[in-house]
Amino acid sequence: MQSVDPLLLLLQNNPSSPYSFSPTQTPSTYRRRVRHPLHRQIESLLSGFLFYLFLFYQTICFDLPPVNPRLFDDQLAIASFAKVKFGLPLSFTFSSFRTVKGMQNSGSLPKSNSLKTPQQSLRRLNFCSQISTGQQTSPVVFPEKRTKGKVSKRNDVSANNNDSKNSKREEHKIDIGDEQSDLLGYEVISGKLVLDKRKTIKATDSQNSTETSHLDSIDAKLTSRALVWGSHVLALDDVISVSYSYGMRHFIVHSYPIKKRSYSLSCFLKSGRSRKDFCFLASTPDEAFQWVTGFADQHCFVNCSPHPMVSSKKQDSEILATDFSYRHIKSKSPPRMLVILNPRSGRGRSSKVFHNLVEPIFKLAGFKLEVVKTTSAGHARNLAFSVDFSTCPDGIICVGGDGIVNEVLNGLLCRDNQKEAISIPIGIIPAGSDNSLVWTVLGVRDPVSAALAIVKGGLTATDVFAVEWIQTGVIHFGMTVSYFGFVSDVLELSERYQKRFGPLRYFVAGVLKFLCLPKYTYELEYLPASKQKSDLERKILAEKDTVDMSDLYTDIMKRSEGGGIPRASSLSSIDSIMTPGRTPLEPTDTTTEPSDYVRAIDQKSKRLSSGRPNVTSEPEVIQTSSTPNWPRTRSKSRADKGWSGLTDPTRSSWGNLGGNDKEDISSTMSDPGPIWDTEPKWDTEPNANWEMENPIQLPGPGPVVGVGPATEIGVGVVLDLEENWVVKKGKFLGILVCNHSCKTVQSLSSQVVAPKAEHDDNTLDLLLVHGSGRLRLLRFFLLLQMGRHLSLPYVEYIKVKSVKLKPGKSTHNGCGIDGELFRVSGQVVSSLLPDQCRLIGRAPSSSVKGL
Ligand SMILES: Nc1ncnc2c1ncn2[C@@H]1O[C@H](COP(=O)(O)OP(=O)(O)OP(=O)(O)O)[C@@H](O)[C@H]1O
Repeated sequence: MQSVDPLLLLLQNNPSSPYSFSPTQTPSTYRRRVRHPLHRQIESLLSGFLFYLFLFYQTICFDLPPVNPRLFDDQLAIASFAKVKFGLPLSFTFSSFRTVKGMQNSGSLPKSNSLKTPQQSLRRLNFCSQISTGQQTSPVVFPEKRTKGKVSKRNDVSANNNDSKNSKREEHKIDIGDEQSDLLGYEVISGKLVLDKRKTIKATDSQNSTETSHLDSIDAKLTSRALVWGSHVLALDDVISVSYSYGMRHFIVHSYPIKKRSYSLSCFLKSGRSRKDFCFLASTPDEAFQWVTGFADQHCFVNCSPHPMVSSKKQDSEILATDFSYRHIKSKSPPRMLVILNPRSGRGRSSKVFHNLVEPIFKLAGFKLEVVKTTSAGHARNLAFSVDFSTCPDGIICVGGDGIVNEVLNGLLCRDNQKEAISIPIGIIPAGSDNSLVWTVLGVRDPVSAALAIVKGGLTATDVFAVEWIQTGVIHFGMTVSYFGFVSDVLELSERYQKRFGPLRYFVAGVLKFLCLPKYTYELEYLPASKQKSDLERKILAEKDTVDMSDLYTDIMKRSEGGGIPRASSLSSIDSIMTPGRTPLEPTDTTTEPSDYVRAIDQKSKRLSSGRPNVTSEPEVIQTSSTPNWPRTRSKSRADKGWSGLTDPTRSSWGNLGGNDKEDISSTMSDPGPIWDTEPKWDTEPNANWEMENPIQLPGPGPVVGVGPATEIGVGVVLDLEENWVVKKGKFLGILVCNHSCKTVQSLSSQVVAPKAEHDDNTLDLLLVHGSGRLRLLRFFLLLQMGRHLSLPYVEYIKVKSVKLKPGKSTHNGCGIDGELFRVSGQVVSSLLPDQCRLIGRAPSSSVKGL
């Protein structure tokens, strides 16, 4: 009697099992089918093994993280995304995968060359999925015949031309579309194209089909995010422009995709982009016209030219028969900009970088540029100060380091027509020693990517900080960081080694300064930013942004009128700032208190604080508009303890360089802080509606005087109960006031100076390195390399609204602002001006913010 396999019984009794058999089946059929499951198990084991092997291969080759194979659909989505985002190859050619009939074989897709315009079919890209299942929404593979022709070493589109030749194996490629992930946006146009790899294309080609008949047409589509042909995806973000001649079947897509790199290498190398031009041939001139129109609709610049035969006056009856003169492709108008190039930047390489790498991109994109090379320090600032905006209505591009950007910013912000000036966006091509601003804010650090970001457009609003010299009223603006102490000394010393060491000079100067490290003492006051308030302000600003940015700019700049700044100073022009002879931009009225611009207070507060005759000399209780709910009591402690109070204009707080510079101020001294240091407000005139328009409430007085970690190292800490100003005095190795997180271009990955800082968070980030001594300094810099410097007990990190600082008597008084060196005499105040500059390009998160 024949024994019965229990597995078989199980299979037989399961009606849905493919191994169940009906009584009508013969024993032989039955036996044949009985053997099947074993084979299948082996097969599935093998295919599983191969499948994991494939995943491993894919992880290595495609730079993708290992993916859970059970989530294979997600894997496809990730791979699609990787292709679009990073230009990774997407030719999955394994057969033990979902088999779906190919686009062409299915018959569901057009085999003709007819185009599908949005009017005909405006649908998502998962048409293959829909074809295969009728309702499929997940990514699907479809078979394509594999070419036997030679595969391009560069892995470019050449493989696609031979797609259908002599191939018998059925293999599968992924349809990059995925309705749910929506990686490629919506479809603009689809149809057949031929990728023409010939270097020269004759004018007659558009009519002569015999010359191109040997080339195979492939399915292609243009979506709102990419051009897709065969298995290749070219993100529109990488497309610079399209060249097209009316009446031709050809059009050329100029692009700068990211070069493929191995995952391990990409950590160390800058993202490399290189130019790739793809020449496509449509079936008819009409179709070519539609494709090009599709690109123009997606905001790609189209460089249109007349038909070559027409332009060369070689009349061709056939060409003339097709009249394209009535047609017009509406492409975006090319921007007009001023380029300010610092030929000394980046060890003199900036000119080369611009002319070899960047200018061709702008030319392709049709930009109209006027290029001016600076001849000396301060030239860029003067250009930005005096340029006629009608010659560069779309912005100013700075080619160089952070220093040149700083000059341009200062030139713009001190113009008479401030409203207009502040609306002029700044583009940055990083070609200097360090370009922290563009790297941190826009996430680009190589010139080509930066040029691409400018071509693609978009604006990123960025906070600006103003540093005011209280004694002279001089203001200097910055967007990155101001620093005092060791780092500013290194900046100063590095100038001596500029020619000899280039960008290495900072390291050399750093080592030398480290070996003969002085002690730095500072008197510091800062106004911590309240989180609650900051959020509220952000909301208000966001609302203002969406309403009308220019109103905000006008508003702020109006209030700053009358305040001027000195020549932006580089290392070689420090003296020009500090010389008593005023530059044309310096303010006429130099007082010992900050200007309204920096102090950001209304006139009423100013009068109250200035100690001028029309102000009550001893106002015991002052109700300020910013603290409406609790009385602002002025303490006498300042006068009592000999504090050089601001009620006397001749005696500024730390501003008097004479005998008022007290090194030994009691570490526990309580002081209410200068009365004019109210919450930043941008009115020059008393504004009754201000509170209603800007319902920002100051927090109430803090419960106790706080003594922070500074006590441990002998620094006096005083919490001002009224304004929440914190006063500190003592030794600091460094004081850094950061406007953004300050990534350094040289740093490998996550090294940032101020990890919590954002370029548009309406706060400054204050980093205090307390104490003195080489060991502390060394530990700080070592941990900075690893991004762990904030964990040090002598490092303090505070989000602030404003910082006042005065170097001690014997302390070196250097101050660096965005790489420019200044001298601090008396007290300086750093304050924040929200969203006062717009950078050309989109910050990685700007899409979220809707900028
Ligand atoms: N033609 C010039 N000659 C000398 N100095 C110049 C010239 N043009 C600009 N400068 C000054 O050079 C300084 C540095 O410029 P920038 O930051 O663009 O280049 P960089 O290579 O990053 O500089 P650094 O090496 O100082 O960081 C600026 O302060 C600017 O004032």
